[in-house]
Amino acid sequence: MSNLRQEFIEFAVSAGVLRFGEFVTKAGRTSPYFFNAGLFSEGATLAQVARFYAQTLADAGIEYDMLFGPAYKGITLASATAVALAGMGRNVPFAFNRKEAKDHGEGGTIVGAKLQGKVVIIDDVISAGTSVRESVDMIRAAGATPCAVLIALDRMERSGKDDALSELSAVQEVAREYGMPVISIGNLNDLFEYISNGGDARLTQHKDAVAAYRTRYGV
Ligand SMILES: O=P(O)(O)OC[C@H]1O[C@H](OP(=O)(O)OP(=O)(O)O)[C@H](O)[C@@H]1O
Ligand SMILES: O=C(O)c1cc(=O)[nH]c(=O)[nH]1
Repeated sequence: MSNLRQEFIEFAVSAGVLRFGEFVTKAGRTSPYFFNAGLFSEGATLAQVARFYAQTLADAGIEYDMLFGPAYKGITLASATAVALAGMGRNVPFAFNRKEAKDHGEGGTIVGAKLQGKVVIIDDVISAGTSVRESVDMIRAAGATPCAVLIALDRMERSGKDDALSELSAVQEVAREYGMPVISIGNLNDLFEYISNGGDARLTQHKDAVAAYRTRYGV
């Protein structure tokens, strides 16, 4: 695990964003862990997670012109990442959508910079891929090109119902469908390594449950 990935998992745990126990995911699975990006709800933690996004994007070495954050959580994540990138000397425009179209003022559903050029979609997680697919449609409808997806945590789990699991995760399906990279700051392997290394004794008790979940659903 690279330092950045290790530091990210540690940070997400200490911020209370990555938790262990029993949680139900959007797909209805009972998961032994959950990543709730809505809990990056203070200036310092939002600034810190944005630095992780910005550094991961810089390290990926992809060419891009601007950022797009799908409502709602993607809005703060993309905005804060743009601030972090500016702090690293790269000033990029960003935009996001409204979930409901506005029929007065400037109208429409897109807020922020004009969607143009190569656009990186920034979100927290991908579950079924709906948010990314909607983002791709909005970006293309504006005449721009989605070029990558950047998420915080790749859960690395096969999509589909329990009795008909897909070979691929939703992340892999999105990457294949659109022929673009899906980059994550950290993933399930990083998380597992982190709780296994004994550095945080309170988390060791969750190791077996995470291992069993990974065996059942992991890609
Ligand atoms: O891959 P998907 O199946 O789309 O799931 C992932 C999306 O779901 C969550 O947002 P949600 O749609 O709950 O909206 P929110 O950001 O307004 O909470 C999450 O923040 C992603 O955007
Ligand atoms: O699959 C989900 O619903 C999901 C998992 C997770 O860890 N975090 C999240 O926001 N959604």
